[in-house]
Amino acid sequence: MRLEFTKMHGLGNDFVVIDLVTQRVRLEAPQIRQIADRHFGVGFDQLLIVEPPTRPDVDFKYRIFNADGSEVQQCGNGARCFARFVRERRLTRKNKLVVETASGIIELFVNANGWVRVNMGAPRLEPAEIPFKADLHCQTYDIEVGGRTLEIGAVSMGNPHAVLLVDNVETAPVETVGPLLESHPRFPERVNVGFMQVVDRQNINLRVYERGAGETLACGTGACAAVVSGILRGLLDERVRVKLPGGELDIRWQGQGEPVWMTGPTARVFDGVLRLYEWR
Ligand SMILES: N[C@H](CCC[C@H](N)C(=O)O)C(=O)O
Repeated sequence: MRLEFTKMHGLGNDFVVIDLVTQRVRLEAPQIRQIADRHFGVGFDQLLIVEPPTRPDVDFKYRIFNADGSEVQQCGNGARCFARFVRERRLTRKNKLVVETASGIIELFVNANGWVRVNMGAPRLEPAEIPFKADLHCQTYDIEVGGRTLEIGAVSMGNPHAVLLVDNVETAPVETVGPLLESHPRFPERVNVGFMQVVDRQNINLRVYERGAGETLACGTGACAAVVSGILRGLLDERVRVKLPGGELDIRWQGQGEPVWMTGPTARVFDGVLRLYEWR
């Protein structure tokens, strides 16, 4: 079976993007993991699938799978690449796209300079919506991790995020605390873990240990969640430049009930053809 794909990235958070509007294939988790493998496959942090809309008021359906094969609700960097992909694949000529994801509708706006601005929707803060086991919603929560009590913010951008404050992202315990928190029992669907260094009220440095992918060079929903948590803690203004290892994102949030806006670049690396032969 022959499958065309495009390799893209958003600030080094890399994707295989597949058009299932004009192609037909059924990919199961083992095959997704194989394609994700950076030795036995193509290699990606997430697989992005473009499907036809299921509603008349939507342009496309957008599905996301992590490298471990798990399907997830949202991917911010992927949304920007999605917008560029569907236009360059000539599936649409629109500059404004309304896209259906597993966590709701997002709106994508392609700017004249090629950057993409995304309405990521309003953050969800109630523990049950994240989901996170806590009796009530708080700005921060104490959580036992590896024998230590850590203070986290908990935010959903459609996908779950824990946000920790650190003095310096360079020395943050990403490799140790990241995996422990990712699979912490208080996060029944696991969680993405952000390590945020507040530089000033308009600038943060951020590293993210992603659920189902490990540390990535950038995480769009993680940047959104970090800014929301920082604003709720009274540390940030409503417009923040987020510096990640792979580059910078512009994140804006005007407060409770308002959407989070993310603006950033995309990159198209190569087009390829997958022939699904033998799998490990
Ligand atoms: N690992 C995430 C999905 C990808 C998010 C990230 N790549 C982004 O840009 O938002 C999760 O399991 O919820």
